[in-house]
Amino acid sequence: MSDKPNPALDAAPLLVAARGGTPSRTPVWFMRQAGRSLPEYRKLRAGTAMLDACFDPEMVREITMQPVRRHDVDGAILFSDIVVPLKAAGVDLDIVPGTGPVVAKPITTAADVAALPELHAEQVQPVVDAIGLLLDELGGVPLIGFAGAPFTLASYLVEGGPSRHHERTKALMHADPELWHALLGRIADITAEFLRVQVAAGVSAVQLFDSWAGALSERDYREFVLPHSRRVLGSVEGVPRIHFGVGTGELLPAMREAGADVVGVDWRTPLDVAVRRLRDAAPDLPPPVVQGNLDPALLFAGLPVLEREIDRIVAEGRAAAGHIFNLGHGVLPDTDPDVITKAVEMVHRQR
Ligand SMILES: Cc1c2[nH]c(c1CCC(=O)O)Cc1[nH]c(c(CCC(=O)O)c1C)Cc1[nH]c(c(CCC(=O)O)c1C)Cc1[nH]c(c(C)c1CCC(=O)O)C2
Repeated sequence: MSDKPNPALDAAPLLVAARGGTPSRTPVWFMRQAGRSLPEYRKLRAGTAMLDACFDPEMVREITMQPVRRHDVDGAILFSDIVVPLKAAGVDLDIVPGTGPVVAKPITTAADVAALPELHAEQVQPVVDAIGLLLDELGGVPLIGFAGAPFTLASYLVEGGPSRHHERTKALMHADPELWHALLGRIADITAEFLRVQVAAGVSAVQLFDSWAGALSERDYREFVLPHSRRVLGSVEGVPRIHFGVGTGELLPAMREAGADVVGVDWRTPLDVAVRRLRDAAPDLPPPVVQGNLDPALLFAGLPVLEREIDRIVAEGRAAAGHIFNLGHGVLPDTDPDVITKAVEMVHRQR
């Protein structure tokens, strides 16, 4: 936990909603708000590789702040990437523009798994330094830390890069469950340490991205993934834990069971339906808190459509104990930043 208590954060709408309380306004932030849709981001990043930017505290501070200044969002997401802790630990990988993370030597054998390094806190000191700079600047806006969940990181490590079908990953999972669990255990250690470091440095909430978990059946998710995500989320203390994946309508209760305080929902499942599923699956737990779920493509559909969709989503979100407005996945690179600002205004106009 930070050594700098900040009473302004106690009433921050995002944190109030995350605890299931009644915020002063519907909190809103956008996944991938820090990044390619902003001209000031492109200008700052020109000539600097993505991963170099992630290890430069001053750049991380500036890029994290850009959408906060522009859009009046209720949360800042740390500018980083899910592969940062792997890179920091010594895994040979890069982020290729237009492609995503590419791993030099994909993992296939027990020896590869055994060779996966541990993450030591000092290897992500630039991230800690960036968080320190941000806490000074953000005031009452909560900083959200994040990490990639074991399954999503395993997919990049096993496939060697982005994958549509995750076939090598699923093959390994089913053909050699022992090796699979060993691999996810190692990744979970790295992820848990990365989140621990961010919480110790003072972030107010964390989001665990299991972006590609929606590729799995619920049965496989429960057997091969949930125990590892649960260990990661269970290791986070003192801040709300948001857990998100794409296409996870069938997995929402299981992802909550993994230890989420806030369940992220993509645009395919209406929020009131998501809330009902979560409630029905766990009638003894407190009513669920959700985050989502505007289709990022609808930021291209014109303001009247946008306003109608935002009204609908806010209304459906009232079924939950708390609702953090967000997209159902990240901001698309060609999105007009002024439309994002307008969307934030539209959410804030609602009560
Ligand atoms: C799967 C995943 C990745 N990275 C991330 C995820 C999970 C979220 C999701 O499901 O979208 C998480 C992520 N990546 C980035 C952030 C920063 C904070 C934010 O949300 O604004 C966050 C939270 C910056 C980034 N991460 C990346 C960029 C683009 C790099 C650039 O600007 O050159 C940014 C701003 C690169 C990246 N990194 C990754 C991809 C698929 C890409 C895009 C590749 C491309 O199309 O260029 C892996």
